[in-house]
Amino acid sequence: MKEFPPSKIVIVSRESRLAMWQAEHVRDRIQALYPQCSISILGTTTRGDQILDRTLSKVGGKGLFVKELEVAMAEGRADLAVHCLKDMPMELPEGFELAVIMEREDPRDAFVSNDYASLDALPAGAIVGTSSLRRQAMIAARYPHLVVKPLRGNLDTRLSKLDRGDYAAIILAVAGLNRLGLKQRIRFYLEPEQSLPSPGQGTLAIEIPAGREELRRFLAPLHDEAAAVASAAERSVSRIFGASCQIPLAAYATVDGARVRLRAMIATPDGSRSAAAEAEGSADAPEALGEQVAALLKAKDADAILAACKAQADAESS
Ligand SMILES: NCc1[nH]cc(CCC(=O)O)c1CC(=O)O
Repeated sequence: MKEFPPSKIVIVSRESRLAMWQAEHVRDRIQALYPQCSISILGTTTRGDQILDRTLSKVGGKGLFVKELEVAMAEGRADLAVHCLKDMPMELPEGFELAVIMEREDPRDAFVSNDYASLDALPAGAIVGTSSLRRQAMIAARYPHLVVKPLRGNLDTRLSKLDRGDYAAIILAVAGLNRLGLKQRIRFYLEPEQSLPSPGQGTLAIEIPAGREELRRFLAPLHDEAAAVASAAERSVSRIFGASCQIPLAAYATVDGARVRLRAMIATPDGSRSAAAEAEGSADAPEALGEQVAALLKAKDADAILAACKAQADAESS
């Protein structure tokens, strides 16, 4: 058994401004709980950051950003890593676990533009930037007169591409903009009814090496049960559809005491086909609720939508 509470904690982080903000946020939260603890942040550049010009899903998917952080933890150079839950694969590699799901921030998508007030205000042919298939499908379905173009890079890069005129507007997560003090860039908030969020959107999670019970206990005050229940329900839907970057999938749960309402949507990237479903259940069994909503989606022909997704993806990569 290691000492409790630990006298020293190392947080490993990617060096992007958002990742650093998140690491510093967790550092400050831990420091407030344990004033005696010495907490440092170890910066690292991941392979995911180095290959931004290629489609992420083609070079290893969501896990890519995480790997080097896990290596640092496995080698004992760090105790924990902070992640956007949205970017985390459904199954963690053996030897790691998500010990903490933090309180959810704003889960909505944001419309950002210098010239237009909302998606509704964009003229035909206007270029909207997003690399999220979910957002792409939503725009294609609701605004067929707009043109969606890929948008990659960290938040500051994406905003500078907007500012230099490559796009009429871009769609980003509200949470990321808020964290970086960029709230004033938001022209319009897309409500869940307009743009159903991604599983885990707006939620931070803390990953630790599995089996470090003393560390888990140490971090427990940062855990938020309502956020954990919501994300368990949302991620259960993704797990069932084998979520990868290739499938536009939305799942958004709200928790009201002991009740959970889960809404989910699956679509083809071109927005031509989609299925939506929702159900309510007990906060004691969020995964079962996710399975129930996934079954409702399947009853609405989600498997055919999945097959159409795969066909569209194959056509694009060939
Ligand atoms: N895919 C990138 C990503 N992962 C998490 C966030 C935002 C913060 C969050 O949802 O926790 C973003 C940026 C975005 O989607 O605009």
